[in-house]
Amino acid sequence: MSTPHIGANENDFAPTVLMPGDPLRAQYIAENFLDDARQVTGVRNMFGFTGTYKGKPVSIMASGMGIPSMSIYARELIMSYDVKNLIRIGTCGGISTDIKIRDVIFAQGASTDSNVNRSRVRGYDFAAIADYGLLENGVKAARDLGIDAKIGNVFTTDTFYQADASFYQDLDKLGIMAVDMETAGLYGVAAEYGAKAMALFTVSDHVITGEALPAEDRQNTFNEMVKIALESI
Ligand SMILES: O=P(O)(O)O[C@H]1O[C@H](CO)[C@@H](O)[C@H]1O
Ligand SMILES: O=c1cc[nH]c(=O)[nH]1
Repeated sequence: MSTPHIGANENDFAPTVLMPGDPLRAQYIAENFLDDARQVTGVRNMFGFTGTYKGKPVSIMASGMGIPSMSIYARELIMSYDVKNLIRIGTCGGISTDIKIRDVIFAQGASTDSNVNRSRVRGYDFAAIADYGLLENGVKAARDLGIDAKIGNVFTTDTFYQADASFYQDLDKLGIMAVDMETAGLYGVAAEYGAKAMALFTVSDHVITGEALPAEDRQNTFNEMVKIALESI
């Protein structure tokens, strides 16, 4: 059995899949956090792995960048591999002045400049929100690990390089904490196909101040978020 974009066999995926954007991060997590990890797909080098964490089965599957890529993988995981819980573990750009590099953010909701969710509700707005149970478990795991995570609205954009950076000031005024490129699409797909989804991020840069995480700090900071996600399962 396979789909156009996933070459795994039936039952190769665990009910919970963690989804970083980057396939090499998926491999890194499988190699460094899971027991008995095995690669289950590698179509287009979009790697997926399944193993266990503290005895519980879990999969890691990359999403690629942007809503279209995430939506393809999320839909195929839900509809063809019976995945129930999709947890995005990504990087994001901080917007709010309260948000600092290295912070961990939970996307309670995701606004977007994409039309995908409106197209799901005949042109009206759709509130793209995290599954409350996954969010609660994630926040609890962060607190248990002593990590002061922020929780709120993020903005999922189709445009990494905004032509007019003052747009971020408008988002800041609306209390939007950070920008990414997949979450609103993931929440829409999960709602459409009856799965649960939640996203958390490490702040890798700040789109207003221009501050960025030094390359040597990236892996350690990313590890905190992975630990939160795995402990929350
Ligand atoms: O680190 P990932 O999960 O890829 O997330 C962020 O990084 C990419 C842009 O550099 C986009 O995919 C954005 O959402
Ligand atoms: O989507 C993203 C992720 C990190 N930083 C950004 O500016 N945008």
